[in-house]
Amino acid sequence: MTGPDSDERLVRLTDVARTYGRGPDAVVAVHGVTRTLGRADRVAVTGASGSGKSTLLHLISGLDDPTAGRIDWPGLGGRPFGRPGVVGMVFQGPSLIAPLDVLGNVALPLVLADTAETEAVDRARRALDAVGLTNLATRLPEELSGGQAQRVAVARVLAAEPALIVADEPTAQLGSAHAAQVIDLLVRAADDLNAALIVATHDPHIAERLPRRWRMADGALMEGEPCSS
Ligand SMILES: Nc1ncnc2c1ncn2[C@@H]1O[C@H](COP(=O)(O)OP(=O)(O)OP(=O)(O)O)[C@@H](O)[C@H]1O
Repeated sequence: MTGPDSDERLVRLTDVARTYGRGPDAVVAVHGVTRTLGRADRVAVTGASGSGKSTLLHLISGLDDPTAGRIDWPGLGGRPFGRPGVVGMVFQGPSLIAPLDVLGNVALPLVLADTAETEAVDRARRALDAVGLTNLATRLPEELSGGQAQRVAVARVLAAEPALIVADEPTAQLGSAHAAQVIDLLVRAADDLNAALIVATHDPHIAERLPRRWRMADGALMEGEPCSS
């Protein structure tokens, strides 16, 4: 295989905690997390509402800082957030830019990263093709279904070719068939890019589509099966 070593450690968390607020009102959202995420990992993070899944993903992507412990990104050349060619993020809700058509949305991170326009458009078209949405390239976001919009968000990640894909409840607003399709596209994107993938989800059926599962419970992280709550 060419390209980076699939065993490469991308993210290393050492006794990480994140507490919101201070004093009696402090909320310990995440604590005692020591874990690495490698390029070959495709991980579902499950757990009840409020168990710390989003906080953990924000820490891993460098969007937030731990209040204790340490996070390193040995395979990513430092903090990834804000570097679309390093981390690609997919969120639960609408994340597309309303006045831009689908192709413009997929190309945007590349254009912002100073990729030549012809190359950005070329990569955006290939990414749309990979998620089966070539025919929607000139549509506006408001003209898309929820499932189509999430597939465009996956195409946007694909076009930027990150080493780490972080998806926070990407299927929460979708029916089961569209949810499965979006997760399968994320896994395929990770495989095609040789990127690590971490997905927070409430849904055990979605978690089962990923080979590895981490479970959050009251801010602690354990390896394990998805809980059904
Ligand atoms: N900005 C914040 N300020 C204060 N508390 C917060 C903040 N963000 C999250 N929390 C609290 O931290 C804990 C973990 O929240 P987090 O959003 O990480 O959980 P989650 O598992 O992703 O939940 P959900 O599945 O409902 O999205 C919760 O108790 C939450 O109320």
